[in-house]
Amino acid sequence: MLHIEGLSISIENRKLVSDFSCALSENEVTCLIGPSGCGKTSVLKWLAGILSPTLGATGALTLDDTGITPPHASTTYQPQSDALFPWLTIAQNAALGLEVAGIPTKTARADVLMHFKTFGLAGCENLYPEQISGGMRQRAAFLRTLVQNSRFILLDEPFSALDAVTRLRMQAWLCDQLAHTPRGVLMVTHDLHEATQIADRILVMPAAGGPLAANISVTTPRHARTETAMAQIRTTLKSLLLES
Ligand SMILES: Nc1ncnc2c1ncn2[C@@H]1O[C@H](COP(=O)(O)OP(=O)(O)OP(=O)(O)O)[C@@H](O)[C@H]1O
Repeated sequence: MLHIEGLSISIENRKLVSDFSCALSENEVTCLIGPSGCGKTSVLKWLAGILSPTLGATGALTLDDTGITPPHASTTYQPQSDALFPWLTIAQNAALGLEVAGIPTKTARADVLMHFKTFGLAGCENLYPEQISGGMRQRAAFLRTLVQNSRFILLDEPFSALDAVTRLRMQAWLCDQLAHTPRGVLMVTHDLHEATQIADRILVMPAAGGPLAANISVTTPRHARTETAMAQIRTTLKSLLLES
């Protein structure tokens, strides 16, 4: 279990995030939603240890009751864009996280190549990012993130650049991947439909600092999340977002 306690982030004299606390469970997808600019990405960046030093941040992070300081090997951050390097092949891009973690290039490449078929990337090993579709690039970015085997992954709007159909396919694909290799996921999204389809828990951030506006457990099994079944929770979330 990863606990964030009393996280506050300020920009000069303005509080962006204040008193943000939550617990992330392994095997649970937690979606973080909130109005634009409320600090969702900044929370993820703090957890990843890459928040700009020009922003002041205070707060405690504990992993299984032991205090830790970000960046920590238990978390991997996937930024908003797919962030693949255009001059590297898909295999080289996918292996990059392992190589940065100190795994020799040959071993890292062999590790990622094993997963190309499962990730729907067979045949793309030696292609460059511009030669494959947006959905494939996103899967390559997920491969780079997931092979790092960290207990928690931090996803910043991973599907925002995709068209509607690819987005739905990728959401289903991610749920399948997580069913096979469960991780704790904290995912920022603007899309209420996406949050209610994917999440086990939804955290709603307020517009102007302060504790979470809501922490909602989504108990409907994923296969039973029809429009009708999820209508009530979507209405609640819409009201919370409009209020904030
Ligand atoms: N390094 C920085 N220096 C100054 N201001 C920053 C910095 N990083 C973020 N901000 C400001 O902090 C605010 C919150 O940014 P953040 O990206 O965390 O919000 P968000 O909720 O993820 O936004 P969105 O939903 O629009 O992606 C924004 O107004 C942004 O301009």
